[in-house]
This record gives sequence, C-alpha cells and structure tokens, in this order.
Amino acid sequence: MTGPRPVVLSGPSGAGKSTLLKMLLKDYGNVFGFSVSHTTRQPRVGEVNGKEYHFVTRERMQKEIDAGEFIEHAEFSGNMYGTSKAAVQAVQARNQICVLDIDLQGVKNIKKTDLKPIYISVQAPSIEVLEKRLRDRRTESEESLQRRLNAARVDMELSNEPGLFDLIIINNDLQKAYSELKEILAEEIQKVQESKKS
Ligand SMILES: Nc1ncnc2c1ncn2[C@@H]1O[C@H](COP(=O)(O)OP(=O)(O)OP(=O)(O)O)[C@@H](O)[C@H]1O
Ligand SMILES: Nc1nc2c(ncn2[C@@H]2O[C@H](COP(=O)(O)O)[C@@H](O)[C@H]2O)c(=O)[nH]1
Repeated sequence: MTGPRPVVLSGPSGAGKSTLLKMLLKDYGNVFGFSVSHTTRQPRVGEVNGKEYHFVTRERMQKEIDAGEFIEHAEFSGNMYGTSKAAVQAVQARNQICVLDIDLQGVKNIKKTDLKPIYISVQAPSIEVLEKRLRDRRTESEESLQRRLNAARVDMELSNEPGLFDLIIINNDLQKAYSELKEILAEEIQKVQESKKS
C-alpha cells in the first residue's frame, strides 16, 4: 500500500476518538481521509451509510471477508467491524493520510500487515468518566453500554503494553488532547501539505 503514513486511532468506546477525528477533518479536510469501515451494527440516528460506516448484514460481511477483501476484522460488543482494502486504498489514492478508527483487536491484526501506521490510543481519564460520556451520548442500550464498559476495562489494561502504541492520549481536556494529537501528526501533515503544493 502506498501514500502517506496512515494513522490508527484506538481506545475504548466513548473515549473521544470520533470527536478528535472530526476536529482533524474540520481543520485539515484535504490532508486526512477517513477509512470507512464495515459494520453489522444498526446505524445510529444521523449516521449515513457510506459515511460513518458501510452498514451491512453479517452474511454479506462474512462473504467479503472470506473473499479476502478485508485488511482486518473483529467482533466488538456483539457486532462485526472491519476495514476493507478498498476503504484504505480510496483514501490513499487521494494522497491523504488514512485514519482508521479501530478497536484493540484491530490494532493487533493491523500490526501483522505492511500498513505501518502511527498507532495512537485515546483513553478517558477513568472508567467512571467513560461511563458518563457513553450514557450522556445516548446511543447505547443498557446491554450495549455494559458490554462496551467491559471491553473498555480490557482496553485500558492492555493498551499500556510497551511498544503497542506510539502515543497514548488521556482525553480529559479536549483542546489539550487535540493539541497532543496534532503534535504527533505534525510531520506527516506538513509532508502532505507540501506534496499538494507541488
Ligand atoms: N474531552 C472530553 N470531555 C468531555 N466530553 C467529551 C470529551 N471528548 C469527547 N467527549 C464526548 O464523549 C462522547 C464520546 O465521544 P466519541 O463519540 O468521540 O467517542 P468514541 O471514542 O469515538 O466512541 P466510539 O468508539 O463508540 O465511536 C461524545 O458525546 C463526546 O462529545
Ligand atoms: N477492529 C475494528 N474495530 C472497529 C472498526 N470500526 C470501528 N471499530 C471500533 O468499534 C468500536 C465501536 O464502534 P461504534 O461506532 O459502534 O461505537 C470502536 O472501538 C471502534 O474503534 C473496524 O473497522 N475494525
């Protein structure tokens, strides 16, 4: 795979990955491109097929996985999620930094590929804060919320493994977290901006 170095944003559901990503896309729209994953979960209010996700059935997704169309895939909170080769290629064809928002299983699987992204984990300051953010977001049923909190406990523990992430951002103050994100990406951003000038 070619183009600028991709970026992986991982971390527990509710830690603030999409919030930080939206800020990046707003400030550097032409520099970054989102890798639109596939999922079997139901769309949330306001989510558009092909924008936040490709919303598909389990049967279709399994068929495409079996056909070798995915770089990685995982089961998370009762649903399938995965990054297709086409999703990453579409961003790289535009000479943009491809951003993957994926869970920890995805990170481990991407490590086995030749994608070589910058790995960033976004964490909430505590499980209590995370729970409040997820509840306030009002997107999950109680069952889904509990599943996500269980996955978050695992994520918070395993993400500290030395060498797994290039940076762990504790997203307490949003502006501070965003500054840290921009700082680690500054060199790649500059490279893409320069290449788009010439
Ligand atoms: N620093 C912050 N302080 C307070 N609230 C925040 C902060 N960052 C994000 N939030 C809020 O927390 C909620 C969860 O954030 P967000 O949806 O970005 O998380 P996520 O990591 O993308 O979750 P998921 O993996 O489920 O998509 C949102 O309602 C968001 O507005
Ligand atoms: N391994 C992968 N994980 C993914 C992918 N797309 C999203 N995700 C992760 O799933 C959870 C839940 O997302 P939500 O949108 O239902 O809240 C979150 O941690 C995402 O990072 C993917 O393609 N592969």
